[in-house]
Amino acid sequence: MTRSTTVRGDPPRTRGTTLTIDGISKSYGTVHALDDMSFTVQPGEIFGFVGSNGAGKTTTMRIALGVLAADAGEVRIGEKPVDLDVRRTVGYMPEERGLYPKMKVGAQLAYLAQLHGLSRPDAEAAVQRWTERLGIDGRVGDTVDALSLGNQQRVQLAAALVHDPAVLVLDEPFSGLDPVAVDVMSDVLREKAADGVPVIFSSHQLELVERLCHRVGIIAGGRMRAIGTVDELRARGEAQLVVHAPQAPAGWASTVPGIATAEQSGEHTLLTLAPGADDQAVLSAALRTGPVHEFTLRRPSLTELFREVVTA
Ligand SMILES: Nc1ncnc2c1ncn2[C@@H]1O[C@H](COP(=O)(O)OP(=O)(O)OP(=O)(O)O)[C@@H](O)[C@H]1O
Repeated sequence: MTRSTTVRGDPPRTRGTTLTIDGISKSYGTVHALDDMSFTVQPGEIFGFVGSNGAGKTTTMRIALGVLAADAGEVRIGEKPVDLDVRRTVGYMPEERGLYPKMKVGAQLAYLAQLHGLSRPDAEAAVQRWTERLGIDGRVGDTVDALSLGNQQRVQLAAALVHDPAVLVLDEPFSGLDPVAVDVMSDVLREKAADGVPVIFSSHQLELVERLCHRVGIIAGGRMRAIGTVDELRARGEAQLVVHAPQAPAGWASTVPGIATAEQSGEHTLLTLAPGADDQAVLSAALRTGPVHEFTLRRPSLTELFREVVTA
């Protein structure tokens, strides 16, 4: 798979388990962090979880892993509610990270793999495989605190992967990574998804989310505000048209039906269409002014949608 490959569209149809978040609510004292949060992550699906600071992403992920109890609702992996046994099948990367700084990388990863039930030889083989895959095999004899933050993050991802988890829950796995490490992390998530693992990760890097995820959930104030594939979300946003009609007089678009706003700048006009507007009628109107060199339908980016959703 090439690095620029996008995996948007339908997730691969492989056998695997489903992560279900079903009506979760959570308050910390008087702070209502989550309010009836529900969504599923299908086998083989990469689900991007986005929202402003304090929106409730980390709280959702902690509850999904079972390290934090919900006030209401349930999390299931497959058909089973998350208990201690089910928790062992999840690979989790916590936002605050969770490595022992003074322990050597290799020993620490082997220890974590054994905690998840692997035999010592299997744990050591998994450590070798994942440290090589993540480009940190030369650092297994170093203590974690001797590594750069980005390399510590690679170790943290290895820790989430060494026990061959059935579900991956990653809290801001890309923050602070250099572009090469972003590519390595992206490729690993794609590979795990291709194996049928449901993958959920939170991020503020929306271009990355747009490129990598099959589906995206935008949360604000502890509620899911929009969910769908990136194309579905973009189709819900306001459509804009860029028209390059060099002979069009000022105000040419003001009498065309279905146009909500028109901004003319030199020979170009940026039009916002009202819902259900007929873009072909706009094209005919533009052609009546003379030649049309560009007529482009533009959907909002995920970043623009995000701003729209969280400020609504
Ligand atoms: N232990 C806690 N005690 C009290 N309030 C908390 C605690 N943890 C989180 N909160 C509050 O719950 C809300 C949701 O926080 P959460 O950490 O889940 O958001 P987030 O979307 O992960 O944010 P960020 O993008 O900044 O990591 C916030 O208002 C936060 O201040």
